[in-house]
Amino acid sequence: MNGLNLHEIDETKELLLMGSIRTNLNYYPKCPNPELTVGVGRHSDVSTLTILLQDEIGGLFVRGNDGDNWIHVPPIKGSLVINVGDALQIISNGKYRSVEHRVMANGSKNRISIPIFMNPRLIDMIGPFPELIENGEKPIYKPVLYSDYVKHFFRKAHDGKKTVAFAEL
Ligand SMILES: O=C(O)CCC(=O)C(=O)O
Ligand SMILES: [Fe+2]
Repeated sequence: MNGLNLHEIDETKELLLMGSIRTNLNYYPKCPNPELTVGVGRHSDVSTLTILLQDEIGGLFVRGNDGDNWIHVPPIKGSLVINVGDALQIISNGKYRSVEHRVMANGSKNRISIPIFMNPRLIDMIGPFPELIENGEKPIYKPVLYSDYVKHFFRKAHDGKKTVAFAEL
């Protein structure tokens, strides 16, 4: 994390990066008309990092950097998908950007995925790391209580990357 002016990850930072870990088990039943349904709507995760194991069916798409294109993330046997989440975007003051993604249902096969979300703890305040601000950088996010951030995310339907605006200055 040298790009963040960080030379060591002490216990406080470790707790912010991965003080709370949650695993989900996602099951997407096959759907005869996948174009008429939503597997998971477009969103970014509230985590710092998400480590995702997906089976061989496919259907996960990430949003390309240049706007409107959706890129399929093909399942590769024995590999994991690592996604940057909103909490890392906030604490890195925008240097790491959370990835917008969505899942499309499959017309003929059931799908399973297992994401492991690494998160700050609900009691943590998250904001740009002090080292970045000491370095003269202008903060673009304000400190927010992580539980408030998560509540804000779950209060509404998935809406792309809009949640992160909750922490903008
Ligand atoms: O099923 C997937 O590949 C991704 C699921 C997901 O985006 C999530 O659980 O946040
Ligand atoms: Fe996700």
